[in-house]
Amino acid sequence: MDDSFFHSQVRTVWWEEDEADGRAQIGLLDQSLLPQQVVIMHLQHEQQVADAIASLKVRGAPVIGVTAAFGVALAAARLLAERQAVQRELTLAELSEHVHEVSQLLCRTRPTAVNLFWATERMQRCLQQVARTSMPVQQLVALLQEEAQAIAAEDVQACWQMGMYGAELIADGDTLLTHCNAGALATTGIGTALAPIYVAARSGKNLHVLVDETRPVLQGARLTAWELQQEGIPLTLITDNMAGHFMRQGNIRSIFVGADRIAANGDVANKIGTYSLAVLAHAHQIPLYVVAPCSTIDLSLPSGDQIPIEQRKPEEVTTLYGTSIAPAGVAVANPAFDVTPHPYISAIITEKGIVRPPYRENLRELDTEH
Ligand SMILES: CSC[C@@H](O)[C@@H](O)C(=O)COP(=O)(O)O
Repeated sequence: MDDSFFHSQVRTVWWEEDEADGRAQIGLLDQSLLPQQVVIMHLQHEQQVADAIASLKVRGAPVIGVTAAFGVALAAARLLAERQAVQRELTLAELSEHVHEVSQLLCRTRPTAVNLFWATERMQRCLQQVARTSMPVQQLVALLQEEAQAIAAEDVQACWQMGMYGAELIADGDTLLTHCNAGALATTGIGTALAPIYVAARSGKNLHVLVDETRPVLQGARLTAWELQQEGIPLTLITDNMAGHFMRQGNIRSIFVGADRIAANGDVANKIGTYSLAVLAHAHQIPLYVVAPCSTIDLSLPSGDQIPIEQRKPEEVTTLYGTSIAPAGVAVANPAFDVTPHPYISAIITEKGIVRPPYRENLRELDTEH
């Protein structure tokens, strides 16, 4: 990323070494504490990485994938260091088994964002490919780290490209609406749904963004509002149930959202509430754009009906910042995502271009293999 693009220094996750002993670790911005506190965590064990993903300390499909890739590389480096400390050899078979087990551990954290599965599979594939060359295990561990760094770098690049393509759909003076957080905090770059907004704003277009607060975990209020404010993009925070009111008033030009998984027919799983927005947008003839990298496309699933929807704990609904807001013992549903059927989606903006219906054919034409 061009360092001068962002006014703030939003960094979500990165590879680093412990200052004291040079041990490999992952630096991570704890998003669960934003915007009140900006706290950086340093993770040295794969279990900490899995916990950080499960507890939304790092969240958003692309950066979940990058974090998982770093987690696999970290686990490999940790195992090698442990063996070296006791002067015991690490065999290729042991390394492969460990990488496989850690991938499974990470994949159990959140079922909907396909980037998690995509990234861990890519890490395992990388190991299998180089293992055939009978390279020393130490070098294989270093290559895993390089692969994770490559995944992060590709994410940065993809965000730029989505931003450039998407900005073409934004005109000077537009008011746009977004849901959840699909910005820099959800990626290692400038975001997905927010990337076109950043690129359009930097090119001199005057914009206004309506930000859904996004109950129950408030990614809109806590993260998107913070991120846009840091970047000086004019915004108005609204509660989720206000969106229809503003659409009816004719205030919204278009809607930009991210995605956690896109099925082969173009159905999109994204943060709960996206489907309601899409139906409302359709009724008001407002275009709804989904912005996502190819790593979010899952051509193995024919439709959104097969996308696993994460069910999260009831406390996210019954409490706000630890304070109970509902009667004790009340029954609660908490699906973290919903599926928007493809007829409600005006276009899917990827790093390879803007995809329009018919999605089944046009998504297949994108080369989604990496
Ligand atoms: C570029 S992020 C795309 C999606 O991951 C985003 O819209 C979203 O739904 C995030 O959900 P979250 O539960 O915060 O991980």
